[in-house]
Amino acid sequence: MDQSKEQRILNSVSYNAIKGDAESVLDCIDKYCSQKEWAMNVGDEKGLILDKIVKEADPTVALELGTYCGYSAVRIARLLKPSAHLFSIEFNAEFVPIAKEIIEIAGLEDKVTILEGHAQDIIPQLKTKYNVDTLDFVFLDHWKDRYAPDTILLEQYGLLRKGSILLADNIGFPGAPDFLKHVRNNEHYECTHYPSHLEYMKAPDAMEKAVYLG
Ligand SMILES: O=C(NCCCCCn1ccc2cnccc21)c1cc(-c2ccc(F)cc2)cc(O)c1O
Ligand SMILES: [Mg+2]
Repeated sequence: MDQSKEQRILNSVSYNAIKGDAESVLDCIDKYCSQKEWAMNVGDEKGLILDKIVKEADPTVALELGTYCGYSAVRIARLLKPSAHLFSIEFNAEFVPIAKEIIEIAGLEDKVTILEGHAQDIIPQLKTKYNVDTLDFVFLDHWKDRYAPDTILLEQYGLLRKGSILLADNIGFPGAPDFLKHVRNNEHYECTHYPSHLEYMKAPDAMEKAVYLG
């Protein structure tokens, strides 16, 4: 059976990255995906925006919607303080073992828990099954038409508190118009727009930060 692109990315990380060195894992994926095969990691340019917002949030409990190969999970988890934890939701069963392996090569397996399924099914379980109180930081990078409804789920299940920071990828392309409609001109959110470019491409993209005001 032919290997998948994601398996080839893992092979490259496994062969080229330095075990336990998160930066080298990120550099290896960025190199592979810019030189060999494009893949939908947040990438190095938007990754710097992600870094900035994670540092600002300094989250104790973080959530990511859309693990994929684990690139942004490594990006986020490498910045977490010792007591902090990242929950990452991935629906595609094929990607879960690949992401787990890449996160382990980065030496971050103790900081990240991958939850397999749809965000809309897992969000309602975060408090009861995963002992989450509230979320300090949420990175949205899954189905673009689910950003808005899943944000509403986070609100309804009391998972956001005054100051919770949401950061959404792909606001420019593929776009998430319903999410922007929900958070902008909404008295419960303070939004900031970050123009950037699509990962590994010249095409424009953007990220949106939305701080929940309670
Ligand atoms: O589609 C994207 N991501 C989502 C992938 C599927 C997520 C499935 N999934 C995971 C967790 C989860 C939980 N609940 C429900 C569903 C869930 C994406 C696409 C592009 C892109 C594609 C083509 C192109 F020409 C240009 C750009 C770029 C990006 O950066 C992206 O992020
Ligand atoms: Mg994305």
